[in-house]
Amino acid sequence: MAGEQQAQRIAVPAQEQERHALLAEQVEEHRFRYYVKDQPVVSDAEFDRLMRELEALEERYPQLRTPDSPTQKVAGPYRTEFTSVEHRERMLSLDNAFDDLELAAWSERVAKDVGTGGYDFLCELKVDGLAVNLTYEHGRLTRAATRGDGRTGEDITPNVRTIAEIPHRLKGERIPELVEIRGEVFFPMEAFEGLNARLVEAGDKPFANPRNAAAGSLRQKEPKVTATRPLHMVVHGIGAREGFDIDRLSQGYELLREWGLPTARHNKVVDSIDGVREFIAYFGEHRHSVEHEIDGVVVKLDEIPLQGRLGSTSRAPRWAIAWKYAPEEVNTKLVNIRVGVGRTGRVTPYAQVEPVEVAGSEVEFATLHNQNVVKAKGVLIGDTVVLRKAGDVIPEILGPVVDLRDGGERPFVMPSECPECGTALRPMKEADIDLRCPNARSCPAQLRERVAYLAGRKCLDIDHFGYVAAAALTKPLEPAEPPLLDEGDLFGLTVEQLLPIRAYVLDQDSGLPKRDPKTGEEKIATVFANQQGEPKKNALAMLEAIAAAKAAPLARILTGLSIRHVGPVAAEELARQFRSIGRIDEASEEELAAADGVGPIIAASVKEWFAQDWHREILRKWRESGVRMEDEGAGEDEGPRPLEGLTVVVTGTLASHTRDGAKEALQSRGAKVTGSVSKKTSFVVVGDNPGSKYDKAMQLKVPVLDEGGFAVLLDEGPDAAREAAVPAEG
Ligand SMILES: NC(=O)c1ccc[n+]([C@@H]2O[C@H](COP(=O)([O-])OP(=O)(O)OC[C@H]3O[C@@H](n4cnc5c(N)ncnc54)[C@H](O)[C@@H]3O)[C@@H](O)[C@H]2O)c1
Ligand SMILES: [Zn+2]
Repeated sequence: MAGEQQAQRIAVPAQEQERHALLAEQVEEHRFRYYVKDQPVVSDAEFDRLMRELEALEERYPQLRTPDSPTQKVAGPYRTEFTSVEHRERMLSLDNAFDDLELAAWSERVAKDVGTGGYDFLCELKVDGLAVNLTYEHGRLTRAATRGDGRTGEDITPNVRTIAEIPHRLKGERIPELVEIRGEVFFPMEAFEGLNARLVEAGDKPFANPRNAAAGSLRQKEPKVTATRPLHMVVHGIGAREGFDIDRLSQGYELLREWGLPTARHNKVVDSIDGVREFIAYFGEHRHSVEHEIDGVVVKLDEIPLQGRLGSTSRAPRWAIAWKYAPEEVNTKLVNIRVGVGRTGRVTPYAQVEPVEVAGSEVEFATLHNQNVVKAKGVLIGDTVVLRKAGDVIPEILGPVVDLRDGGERPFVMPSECPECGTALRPMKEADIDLRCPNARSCPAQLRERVAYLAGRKCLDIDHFGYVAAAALTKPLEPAEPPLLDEGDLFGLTVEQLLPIRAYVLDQDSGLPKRDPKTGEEKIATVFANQQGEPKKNALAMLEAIAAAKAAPLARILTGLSIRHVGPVAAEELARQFRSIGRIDEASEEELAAADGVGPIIAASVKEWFAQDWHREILRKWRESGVRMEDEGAGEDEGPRPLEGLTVVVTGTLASHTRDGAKEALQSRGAKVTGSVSKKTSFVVVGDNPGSKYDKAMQLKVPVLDEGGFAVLLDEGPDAAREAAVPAEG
């Protein structure tokens, strides 16, 4: 208080006063665009920054904190085309905490007013939608309204009635005379792209993100339109009520659930602020496993009498606080839509945006999947767009901010020729949406991607051989002729070939040259030699690693061939069952298709691959360089396969074998080893701490072998093992 009085005496410098007025005006303008037009032009994070700056100014100069400052109001009031209705009890906003200090400060303020301990916190997820107030009188939904300025909202009753989850009539016992239910209406992320696609198709404006789609869909003049939108609601509060009493909000929610209202599933009552921290941390980690999008956590005092004692400011209750997670959405400019060519020739558009920081990293590119997706999103080159980066997922463009268009934007046109080799693009099959560059062998983009993949983790895992090396070896600036015209010469690379190479330093995400942050120039490097023209250490290590990769297991070699549909899993099956490249080549399509985990699509694709001369040439060169291309036991006559036809599951820890060792021992005798127990399982081998697979085996009456039984199976075969099985069959 003393501080405040002192602050009061500081006159507000003219500049600060102007800044305050400007911020207040901007905040009002953004609120109008957000709450009335459902078309905000800045991100929530940007809006929150403006609010914070306003609050900070008012903290310094309390005389600026007048009742009509935006910091003192929920929003509005706005005149809209909806009838306005008064809420029986005010609908407030929430104060925010952006870090642990602010959370602690809130809990200390609470403690100061109502004491420490002896009360509980109710933790709820913060859904990002729009708030509604549902009035039920004698169990009937008589009115639904938006929040508005907190006292007066818009009457949207017919629209809300179209939301399937919201009961028109409460069911169950002890239905009160009156209750106001507060909740959030939201639009599911999965349905968002489809909605924008339909809007664009019909010539209407697309929405920038799902929250605006929720608000825009609900605030339709025609409730019929609202009815076509997949809106949902989750309850997060109780307003005025008559005819029932509750001591705790959590208890109130129980009642609401019994009455048929869509209450939240993840609420949790905890008895300390540390419990709150745990809840916040947990959902920070599991943000994307919740059935709807969340942007934070709302912490409330659970005890209703204590809520009353703490009361509210003109804008927000003192008994609650909203913890905001780091924003996943930012606004940025869509600078260009480029196309990239993948390993299998697939040509995909991707967005290049003005670099922005989101979810802890700088983003410059976002996926757009294919030309239909670009159209469906309704984005134009030059648009301000909402970019979303959810956790580790590749960034995506949600939608355009249509209100910021100035007419200079242009639609994306899918090129008809490969951007890297000029070959005419076409779909490989009639029904394909994707276009491909058919120049598989020497399209520099495809070759670079294939070589990088071949050297990468899923295949040969060659140290010091990354994307930059792949680019340098396949399309250097110098010499004119690249050392690799295809992957055939990989194992024959020499240090003499590496030394003269100068190449662009490419960025893996975009396939574009990286730029020097200072000069902005494209980076070019002598990739493998130092200034004296001697080989760099890394280059020598890379050559050594290439030589070592000659002994790679067959499955990795197979994966590295980039045969369509043959990823690491299919390659593993092929390797296990055929054991050498030669045998795979010799096998008929039917034989391949009949193999476990292979099937007709992969079989056809393998045959197609082997039918290309340049592919066979790769194999010939590799063989000549000493690449093994077969697994142990391939050349020998097959030994007896006493366990042929059996399917075995291994679970728990065995003393005699590692998990892989046990698998190998079974497979070399002809058994199939799988990961889950079913009626078809012949045996379950059980070590220590077996877990649920053991229970499943018992339940399905599958014979279970312990360590001793396992030895019997390996040495004496299935009949003897069945005798030794734990629950004898039947
Ligand atoms: N981008 C823009 O131009 C713009 C403009 C205005 C507001 N906004 C955004 O809107 C928000 C501010 O508006 P606000 O006043 O609604 O504040 P708020 O979103 O920070 O918090 C209050 C609201 O949270 C909602 N909520 C969700 N889950 C809840 C729960 N479990 N319990 C209680 N309430 C819950 C309620 O609707 C409540 O009204 C901010 O995120 C702000 O960035 C953005
Ligand atoms: Zn090409």
